[in-house]
Amino acid sequence: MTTPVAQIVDAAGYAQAVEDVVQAAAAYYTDGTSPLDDDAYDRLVREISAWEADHPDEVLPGSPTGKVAGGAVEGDVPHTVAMLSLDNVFSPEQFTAWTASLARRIGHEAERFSVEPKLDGLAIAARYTRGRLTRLITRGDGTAGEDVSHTMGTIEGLPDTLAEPVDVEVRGEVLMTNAQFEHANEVRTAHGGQPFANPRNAAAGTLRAKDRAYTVPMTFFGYGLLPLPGTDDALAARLDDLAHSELMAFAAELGVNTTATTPVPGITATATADVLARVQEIAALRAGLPFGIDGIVIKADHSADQKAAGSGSRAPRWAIAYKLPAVEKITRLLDVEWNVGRTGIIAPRAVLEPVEIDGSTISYATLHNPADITRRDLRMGDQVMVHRAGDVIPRVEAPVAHLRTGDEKPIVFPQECPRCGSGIDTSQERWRCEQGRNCHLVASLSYAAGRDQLDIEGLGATRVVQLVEACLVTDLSDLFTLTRDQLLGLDRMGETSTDNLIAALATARTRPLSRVLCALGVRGTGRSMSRRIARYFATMDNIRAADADQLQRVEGIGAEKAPSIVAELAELARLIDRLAAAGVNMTEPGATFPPVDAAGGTDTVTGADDVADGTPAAGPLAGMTVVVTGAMTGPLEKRSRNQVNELVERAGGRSSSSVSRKTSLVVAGDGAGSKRTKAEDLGIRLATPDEFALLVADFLD
Ligand SMILES: NC(=O)c1ccc[n+]([C@@H]2O[C@H](COP(=O)([O-])OP(=O)(O)OC[C@H]3O[C@@H](n4cnc5c(N)ncnc54)[C@H](O)[C@@H]3O)[C@@H](O)[C@H]2O)c1
Ligand SMILES: [Zn+2]
Repeated sequence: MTTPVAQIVDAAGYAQAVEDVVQAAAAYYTDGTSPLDDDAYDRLVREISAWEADHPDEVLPGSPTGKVAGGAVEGDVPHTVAMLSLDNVFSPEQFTAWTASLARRIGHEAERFSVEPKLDGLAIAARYTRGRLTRLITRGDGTAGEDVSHTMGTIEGLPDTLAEPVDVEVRGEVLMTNAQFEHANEVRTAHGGQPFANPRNAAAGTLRAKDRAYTVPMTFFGYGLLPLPGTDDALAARLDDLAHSELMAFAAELGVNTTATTPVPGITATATADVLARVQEIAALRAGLPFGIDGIVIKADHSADQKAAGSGSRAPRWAIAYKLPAVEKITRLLDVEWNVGRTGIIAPRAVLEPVEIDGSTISYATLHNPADITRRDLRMGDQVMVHRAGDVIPRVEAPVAHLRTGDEKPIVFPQECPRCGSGIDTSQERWRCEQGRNCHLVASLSYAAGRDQLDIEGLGATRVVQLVEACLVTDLSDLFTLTRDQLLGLDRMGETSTDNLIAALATARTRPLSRVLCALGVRGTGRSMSRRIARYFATMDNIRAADADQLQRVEGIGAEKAPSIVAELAELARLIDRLAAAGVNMTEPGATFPPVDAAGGTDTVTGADDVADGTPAAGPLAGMTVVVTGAMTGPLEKRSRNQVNELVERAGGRSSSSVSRKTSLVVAGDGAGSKRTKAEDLGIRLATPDEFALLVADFLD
């Protein structure tokens, strides 16, 4: 989680760590509200163990090490046989070492192993009397657990009646499948409750909650079957003798879910290599399982081997958990982005405080759809449980609601399509832009018609939608072949508007190449970059003929951007041809190629910066870097910042947005602020908008 796990350096730090772990474990096992994710918890426990190993005389009695559930929980219903935890291994080497130590302990190699998934839920003991389910007990501290019989009837796989009227105790894991978890949080938040952070917490909280106004289903898988005091002798002897795999088969016959009935059923294997192969198989299937697993449990299968190995106070010696890397971490939800897909689906995506899960840094996670956000009661700034298994796209499991500070804010849903500005169809769970597959077209046409691109007056978003919906325009070039009759046929399109639009389109046809290029919307070629490219290459043909190396001669285009621009232009080849055929200008006024530098020579790859930039030799601002700031007045009043920058470049200068020692001139209008101060500090020449207008008078259009 985001709070780092402290390194224990002294006795006080050790005592604090013990307290933190015991508190976390108590919360974890009782209602599933630990402030730590498992990884953070396990690291803290390892720190404690390491410190205790170095300071054996200072081990606190309350230490969690060596105890079931960290000693943090207890119960009042005694277990007939202790319900233990498991020791862990993390690698094939550690596993092989464990089998060797087991062999030493029992005097020979274990006869056979059973290999089964380690289900990520809570241990439970289910007592059956004459085949009827009578009592459910949690693991507790291992010697006694808590009665949770109130959940009988809500746990799938744990029938009320067995196929035979026997007295037995079935042990296994209660968990929530992913689907049950989604459902549980939905029901819970609908009842005004806070969502659970993950399926395991949800199972813990649900198992122990009494007197709830609602019930939510859970699932059981058994991994143990033992006699009870009332069991008849023959059956007791038989259960005592059966191998683990045989017990599982018997439990299944009785009608109970077992590890043998999961999608990754337990198997038996003799050779270590076979065991490890199965471990890999199960690990590979993990991401696709309908419930969480956190490892693989390997047990000596034969009862004689188990007896020979015996048990410690915390864990049996005949079984081991091969732990898989944690797939969940707690981190913060920083923002929600709304992305529009190819078909117009508007999908939310979580922006996260970067967190490392299983070796990858995760900064984004899917949020499926808006209803999903509401269902999970997610809020901006929430600590969230993020899940990432294998190559599957990371997902936000749920908020960690008990970590809320009160500063969390509601997540704001978009009111209009974030790409094209049209309305949103919210009738389905997955929101969709009303333009559907046309969304992209509407957005790109609106962009192309914008003030800094082709500046087509009278072609606002509504009109674009109208043209697209009437199928008159299927790409940018269609705009330039629109006829008067076609336009007159549209709603709310009178003679005047039609003539104005036709005239605006005629003007748009004559715009400089830089604007045409910008209108194409190639990634990485915004207004000023388009200008630089157009000035450098002078014609569209030259741009299209350029390879990535040549493109990199334009200032600001690096090795990364260049190939993607080349590729996108190639994709747009047909459109560009059609635009040219429709009479759209494809040259940059005043520019020549190859560009001529200030000294009159032609550009070379190693040319000076201002040459590579494509700055023309001529003009009052030749060789100058100009920053424009503040409000423009006088002859420049009506111009956008971009238009003034264009003017700078037409007049031979280079426009820049920040003042530095390299700046030659700062045009400072009213309210110029910090850029003006900085120019003064650096002793850079200043001009008012009026003075500047005089300087570039020949280039005002
Ligand atoms: N986040 C927290 O604050 C927090 C607190 C306490 C514990 N924990 C987590 O719990 C772990 C330790 O807890 P633990 O001792 O309850 O469990 P464990 O994960 O170490 O393993 C023992 C348990 O595995 C379960 N299990 C699942 N499949 C099984 C199978 N096929 N056969 C036998 N047993 C199977 C049983 O319930 C058994 O009691 C820690 O490593 C930590 O990750 C987290
Ligand atoms: Zn849209």
